[in-house]
Amino acid sequence: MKQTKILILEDDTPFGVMLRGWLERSGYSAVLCCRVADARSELQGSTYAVVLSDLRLPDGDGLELLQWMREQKMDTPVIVMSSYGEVSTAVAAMKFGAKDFLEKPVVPSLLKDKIEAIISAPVARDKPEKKPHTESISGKSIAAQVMYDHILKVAPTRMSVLILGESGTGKEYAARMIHNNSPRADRAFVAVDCGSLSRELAASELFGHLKGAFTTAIADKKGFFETANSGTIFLDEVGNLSYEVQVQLLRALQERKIRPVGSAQNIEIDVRIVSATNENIEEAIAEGRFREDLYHRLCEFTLSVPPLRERKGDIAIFAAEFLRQANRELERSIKGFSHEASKMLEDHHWSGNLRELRNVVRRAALFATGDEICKADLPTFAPAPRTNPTDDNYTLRRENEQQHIENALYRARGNKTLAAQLLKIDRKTLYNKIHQYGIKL
Ligand SMILES: Nc1ncnc2c1ncn2[C@@H]1O[C@H](COP(=O)(O)OP(=O)(O)OP(=O)(O)O)[C@@H](O)[C@H]1O
Repeated sequence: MKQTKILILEDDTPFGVMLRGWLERSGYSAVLCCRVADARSELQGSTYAVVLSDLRLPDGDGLELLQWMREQKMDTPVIVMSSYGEVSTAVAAMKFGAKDFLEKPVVPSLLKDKIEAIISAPVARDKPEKKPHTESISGKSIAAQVMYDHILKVAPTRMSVLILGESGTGKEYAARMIHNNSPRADRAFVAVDCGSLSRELAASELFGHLKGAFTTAIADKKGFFETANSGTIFLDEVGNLSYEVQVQLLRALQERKIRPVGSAQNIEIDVRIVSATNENIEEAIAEGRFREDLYHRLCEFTLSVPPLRERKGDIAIFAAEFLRQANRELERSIKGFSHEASKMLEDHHWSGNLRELRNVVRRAALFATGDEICKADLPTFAPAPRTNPTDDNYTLRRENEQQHIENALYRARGNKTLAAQLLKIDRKTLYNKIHQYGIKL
């Protein structure tokens, strides 16, 4: 009989190990993760019947995991384990979709009852495997249209795509869109946060390992590449990979083979690579932090995701969608935004992009007392950062500016809209600067 698989997210290792041992002795199969990032990877790679999650973790909290699972359309039930005094947070967790909560110290018999109640509940447990989420909306601005056009052109090919854009602009959404519009749409989409891979374990996370390959390798483990085989792997924050892992990744891409740590056998892989970064990779190459040969493998096609302030026409569309989501999650029924509030949203600089907008709308939806969000429900926004001509770096930036513009135009193959996006300036400014420096097109 297939064992019920349980994922434990707990950073108190002795307690986590004890819990895992107890679950295994009770006939379940259990995997222990100590960080939210590891739990996300596990949930993307395997199907679990139940997640047992602590609330406070070193890299986030249980609520973030719940929110992420919801965004991914994962309906795996979660039992939150909370200490005395955290009960109010546990209640918040229930609002965020947790199935149940259990106070620590955990009483094994009670835990077993809760797990059994969840497993035997007549919910759709035999549904097909989780699908990549598709609850994505599209902007109507010109910058967004250019991006969608590029996505639809590159999606059906095998080309590797490097997505550039500031944090929170929706790079992961763009990556999923590429996957969903590709012939691999019904295969796995595996998102890897390269920034959270530890230097020691990155190779084993990406390529897998055999039992005994190193002290903590207590069982064989599939890596992300094998999990993504015949689908798409999304390497987020790829600029954060250590130099050693860059070498291994390059080899895997060149040979289309991976070798799990501790194995003498290569495994053939067929994986579409989509990667993303919000750092200036060209600068990283110039400083010797990123391999140029790997960069060229990763960016057969460059896709630029514009910052929200350069797609002002989309602010109202996304704000309305985030309000719809917040109403559903928080069980509210706020109808919209007052004229003044809409204007404030439109004028803000949005350095945190769509993520910041979503958080602002959600918070406002929680606090709003009327049936629409008004100015008082919104935070006091800081003024937009200004370029300071007295700043020492300013002159240097000006000197480099012409070269940056020429590089961007070259990378955008002469497409000025795209070049302007890469430079994070608007098109009109780009035209002025092309004229000012006498750049030949
Ligand atoms: N097309 C979309 N439809 C709906 N929501 C979106 C869309 N794009 C982005 N979002 C929202 O914006 C948030 C940030 O998106 P995403 O995680 O894709 O950004 P990112 O650029 O990958 O961020 P980071 O650089 O920090 O990894 C998401 O959690 C989601 O709420």
